[in-house]
Amino acid sequence: MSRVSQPWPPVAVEPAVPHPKAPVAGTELGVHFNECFGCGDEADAGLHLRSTVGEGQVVHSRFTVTAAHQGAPGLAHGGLLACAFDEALGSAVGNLMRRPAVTGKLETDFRRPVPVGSTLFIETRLDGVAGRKIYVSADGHLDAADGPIAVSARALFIVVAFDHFSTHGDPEALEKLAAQHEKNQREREERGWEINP
Ligand SMILES: CCCCCCCCCCCCCC(=O)SCCNC(=O)CCNC(=O)[C@H](O)C(C)(C)COP(=O)(O)OP(=O)(O)OC[C@H]1O[C@@H](n2cnc3c(N)ncnc32)[C@H](O)[C@@H]1OP(=O)(O)O
Repeated sequence: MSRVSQPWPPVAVEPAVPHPKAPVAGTELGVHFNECFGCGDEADAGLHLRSTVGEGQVVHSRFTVTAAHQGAPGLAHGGLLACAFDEALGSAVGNLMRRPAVTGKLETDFRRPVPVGSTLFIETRLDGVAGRKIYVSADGHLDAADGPIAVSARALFIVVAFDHFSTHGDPEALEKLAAQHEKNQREREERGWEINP
């Protein structure tokens, strides 16, 4: 079967310019919501994905596949890997662009099996913006940042108003999310003081 895919981004785009207050290269991105299946500390069987800002418009994320993530015995479930990419790509959009956005479309290309116990190193790039549409893509490398590519993904995120979350989501959880965001900001500022006293 041919792996030839459609041009990406599929429409004419402007360069994706990170927000002036976007975290700088080397910044560890905190958990955006403790109960998030992708990154949250309180999601016991979750992915516990962790991300760091890279040079340029890149975010590096990683997560280790556990027995809770299996599809076939000993192998990660494909849908769960798609979830890891949704989280990694969404984290790049949210943190670099600092605009509220949701996944409109997510496409995954599974190239190699991902065994339990392996760590996926996901490198996400911002590919361009067309109005409210933000295009991003990523490669997931097996067991090292330069390991073989096991999964690739491309996604379209759509910028939404904040009331998308208050109308459709859980207002109490949104308050927790705001508190988490403030905590992350505070911790980053404190780390900044340690580096540049
Ligand atoms: C500092 C802060 C840090 C924060 C960190 C956060 C980390 C987060 C990590 C978590 C990450 C997890 C993240 C998650 O899991 S997000 C959860 C999964 N996603 C959703 O639940 C989204 C559900 N969908 C919707 O709410 C609506 O459909 C949206 C809002 C997406 C659009 O409805 P809306 O009525 O508003 O807009 P529109 O329909 O006029 O569309 C607008 C434009 O977009 C184009 N379009 C739309 N869909 C598609 C499509 N499928 N393919 C191609 N194109 C599509 C459309 O043609 C149009 O183009 P144009 O006509 O303008 O050219």
